[in-house]
Amino acid sequence: MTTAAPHRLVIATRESPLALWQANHVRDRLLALYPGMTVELLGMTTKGDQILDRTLNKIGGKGLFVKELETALSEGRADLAVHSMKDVPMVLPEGFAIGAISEREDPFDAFVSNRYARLADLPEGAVVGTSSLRRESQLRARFPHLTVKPLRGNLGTRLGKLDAGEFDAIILAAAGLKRLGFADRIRETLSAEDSLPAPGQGALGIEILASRDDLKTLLAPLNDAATAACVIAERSLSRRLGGSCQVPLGAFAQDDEGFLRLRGFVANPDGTDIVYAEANGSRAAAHGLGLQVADLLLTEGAAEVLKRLAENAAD
Ligand SMILES: NCc1[nH]cc(CCC(=O)O)c1CC(=O)O
Repeated sequence: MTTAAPHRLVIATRESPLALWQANHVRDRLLALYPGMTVELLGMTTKGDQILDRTLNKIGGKGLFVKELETALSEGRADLAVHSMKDVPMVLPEGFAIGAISEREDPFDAFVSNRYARLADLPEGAVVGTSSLRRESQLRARFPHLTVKPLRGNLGTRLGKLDAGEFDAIILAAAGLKRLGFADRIRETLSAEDSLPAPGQGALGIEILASRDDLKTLLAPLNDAATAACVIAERSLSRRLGGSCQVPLGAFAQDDEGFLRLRGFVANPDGTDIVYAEANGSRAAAHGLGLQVADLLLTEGAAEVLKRLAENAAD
């Protein structure tokens, strides 16, 4: 069955400033490609946005930010949902698909501080804000003299808490800061060695109903082949290891003219038993590359780390 391209599209989006920026960005790109089209935003508040008092990791994780948007898709109230790929669960519910992954913004973590120019400059006992187990475990492994404290809320809230003096420094995704015009707050971009990024960090994904062949065709020009291959490799690694917010895990691929280098790590939240692995492969073999690096991690110690994390979670 061939379906004509729709003249009007609705994008479901969360209402945080970053989510709105991302949805508007996709709308602008669609309008540039299809000038006659009408593209509207449907703003929604998700459970993940409402619950700010407990650590997200314990109450259901990433899925809380996308579920309401998926409901809007299945009920026909929206055609597309724009997500940070970092927030998309490793396994999509039946009937949903990622229609396109657009070109990646800066994928690295950023060091933000009003007092210190570099992460390595922080003195003994300095307080660093982050609620990401991935960032925390790497900080504790490399800089055990620092104190890590939880930090939640949207980007503006987090910067506000830093400016109010609650922290000596905070770690945020560079992509979010750049998109919202806060690039000047970045004191240091952390290298992959200092803070290996999360699977999908910096990449936008457009989710659709898997049945919407019309949308797949329409979105194809927004897909960036290099970014998509990197994100596929990163997510396949994470999925193999049961990746969720409860596991301190990083996965980061870089594409050099069709050739991927994928690095991954797993650790305990306190930074002990940190295991790194990496491998190279072609863009076309991205999925298998993710499995390969996951298996290297498992044989080099990640299996024990994950087993212990699962036992502690069950307590
Ligand atoms: N965890 C929330 C989240 N999801 C996506 C981004 C930033 C944008 C991106 O990575 O694409 C952020 C903020 C952060 O981690 O600092």
